[in-house]
Amino acid sequence: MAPGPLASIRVSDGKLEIVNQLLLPHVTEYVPIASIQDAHDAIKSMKIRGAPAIASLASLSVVHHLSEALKASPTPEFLVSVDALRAHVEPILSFLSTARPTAVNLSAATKRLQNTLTSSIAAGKDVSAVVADLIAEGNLVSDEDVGRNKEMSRWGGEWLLQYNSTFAKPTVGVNVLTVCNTGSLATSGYGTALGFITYLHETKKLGRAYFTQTAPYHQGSRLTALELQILQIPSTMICDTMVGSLFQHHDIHAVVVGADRVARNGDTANKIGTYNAAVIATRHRIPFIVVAPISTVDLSIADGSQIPIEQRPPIEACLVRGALYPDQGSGEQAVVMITPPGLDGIYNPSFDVTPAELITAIVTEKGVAVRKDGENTFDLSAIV
Ligand SMILES: CSC[C@H]1O[C@H](OP(=O)(O)O)[C@H](O)[C@@H]1O
Repeated sequence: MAPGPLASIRVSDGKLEIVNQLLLPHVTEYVPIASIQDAHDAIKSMKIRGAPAIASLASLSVVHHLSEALKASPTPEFLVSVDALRAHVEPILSFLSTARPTAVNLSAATKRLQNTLTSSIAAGKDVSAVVADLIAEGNLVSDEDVGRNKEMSRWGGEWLLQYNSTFAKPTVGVNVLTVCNTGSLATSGYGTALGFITYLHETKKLGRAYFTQTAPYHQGSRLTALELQILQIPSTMICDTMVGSLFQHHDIHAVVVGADRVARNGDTANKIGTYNAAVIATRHRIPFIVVAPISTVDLSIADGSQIPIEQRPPIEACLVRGALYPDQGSGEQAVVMITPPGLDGIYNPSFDVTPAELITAIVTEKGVAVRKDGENTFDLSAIV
């Protein structure tokens, strides 16, 4: 039997832990998240990353913080009245929402908890009931993720098989390219775009999954490679610069990516390099599909020009992380500088925006929105 997928977040016996994604794939180390500050730091430093996973961790860190407070003796000051609780929790939610700016899931999760706080207090509940509501809502943010990932994967997979009827023939395996990592590690389980690929594999429709290395953090070569290996899904890694060559020389039937924020018109922010892949896919008439939960759709912004794009520290683009000769038994971790020291002028945006006109379909847990021929935007109303 194939080993189970890696969990990005673990909760057991009141302990909250994450797998340190900076050390994967060679070292699987779970680190404790014992405070709100730990959660913020882990998200900011990308020990945990992936839009749904950071939303889950932020919510669970609030759950953990409140659960610990309930057990504490003496009772913390902020549990003595609903006003004290509000004054304590609101800054925590604001602080968590600032850890990374582009993935709207994070602020959607903290807003959800803020709404719970506001409505429970408005309903006249006492402190322990308000805390119970916050704990329930925080757990729900994480718990509901796996189910919706399976839903969107099924919607998207079935849509692709209908999009081109030859894909559904038993003899044809669908070859799909993806970017970055959108699997179990980026979510609470199963994944978004990688969930879509997993669905095709489970239903025996997948030929091969191709994935880009996804420099500079290497979510592809470090994380997607590992997840596909664990899931025993036939796969091939390519360098980010090889997308055009892949399309020229291999039969690729679709490009499937996740998202960090989808604007009202369908413009989509995703990992840097996604836009390049979309441009080349359009040239080759390959369908380009975005798979993301409803919490990634930001109806408050009209188009992609309003999406805040995170600039990562320049040094991160100068470093490669890995292990020294892991196949020769050395597990020693290394962080290697690949640029001359003191290099000036490094451009390191974490995301780019793919205009809606290059996207064929956007999939959420509610269904598939297809861009109409000749139109440059999406009507997302049926899938949010
Ligand atoms: C389902 S994950 C969405 C998203 O998160 C990744 O970004 P990062 O690794 O920087 O957190 C990437 O853009 C994925 O598509």
